[in-house]
Amino acid sequence: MSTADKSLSGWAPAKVNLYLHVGPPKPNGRHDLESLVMFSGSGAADHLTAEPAEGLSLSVAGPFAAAAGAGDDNLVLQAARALQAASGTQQGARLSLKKWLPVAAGIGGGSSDAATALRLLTKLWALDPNHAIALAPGLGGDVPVALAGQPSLMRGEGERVTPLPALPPVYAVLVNPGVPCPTGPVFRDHDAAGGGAGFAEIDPPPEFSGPKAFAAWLGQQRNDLESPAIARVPEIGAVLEFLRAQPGVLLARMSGSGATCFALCEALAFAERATAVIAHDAHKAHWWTAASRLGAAP
Ligand SMILES: C[C@@](CO)(OP(=O)(O)O)[C@H](O)COP(=O)(O)OP(=O)(O)OC[C@H]1O[C@@H](n2ccc(N)nc2=O)[C@H](O)[C@@H]1O
Ligand SMILES: Nc1ncnc2c1ncn2[C@@H]1O[C@H](COP(=O)(O)OP(=O)(O)O)[C@@H](O)[C@H]1O
Repeated sequence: MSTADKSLSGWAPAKVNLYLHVGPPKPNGRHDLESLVMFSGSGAADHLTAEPAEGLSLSVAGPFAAAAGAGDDNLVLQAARALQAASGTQQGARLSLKKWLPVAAGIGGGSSDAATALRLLTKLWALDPNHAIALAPGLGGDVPVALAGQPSLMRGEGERVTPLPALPPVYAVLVNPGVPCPTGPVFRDHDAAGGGAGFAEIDPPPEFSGPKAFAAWLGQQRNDLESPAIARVPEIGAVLEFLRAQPGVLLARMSGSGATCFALCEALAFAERATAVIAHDAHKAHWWTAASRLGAAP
């Protein structure tokens, strides 16, 4: 079998925080969270290929390649090195990443890339999957849920993941206004605005009658980082206003620490319609957008 025959590839989808409740700052300055997380399909995803090689290397292409970079701090290489160290393997890999997702955008593209690297390399190097599970939290708060790849509740700083297998399928349009929104400062602004009251842990009902009931329940929850993010990046407010005015939208909210927002739609056609409206508006030429089902990772 040639080297090319042994190559493995997989999608690294966007993570969407359907709600995000934030606790008070802890002594380490970070925050416990509670979030319901779902994943996009392959229409809104990075793509990673791994083939056997001596040593580790990474090449990055695609519209957001420059923003992600291909250096040692790329989360794909960090994940690969961490897996080598944890397992003690001497094996290497040639990794190729196609970067379709905006960077530092509240949709965890880097974490998703890291999780996909862990999954592919565990298989390529024939390792015990427990190595990847054990090291995932150390790579970033969103890596454990991305490795699980299932709609899930995420708690703690992201290390506690509870899969939610019975959620109804939903469709969404994702929109990023092309303006950076820095995670640390948004958390600090949330604290400064009195966000330290915390939250009571909740569990979603065991079953929803359909997408409308699911969206109505989500509407009673919040993204606690949305207001401080809008105060920093007012264009997030413009994105939400646009999304709420589109037909077929059940709920519009920001994901993570921003700036990407999502709108849950009654059907994929409504999500695709919203992306077409953006594509035909010259004032929104800098907006990134994608329509996708939300559910398990592809
Ligand atoms: C907020 C979330 C929600 O899914 O998503 P994104 O906005 O990154 O997509 C994540 O928890 C992001 O987790 P993670 O990826 O580990 O965050 P980092 O980049 O390390 O965080 C940057 C900074 O944000 C603050 N931070 C982050 C996570 C957390 N639980 N508490 C915090 O206070 C800290 O000041 C930290 O130094
Ligand atoms: N493969 C990668 N893709 C995106 N960002 C990466 C990657 N590797 C490292 N990074 C760094 O990780 C940080 C968070 O990126 P990302 O996961 O896109 O953020 P977010 O969770 O806010 O969407 C960025 O500052 C970026 O420089």
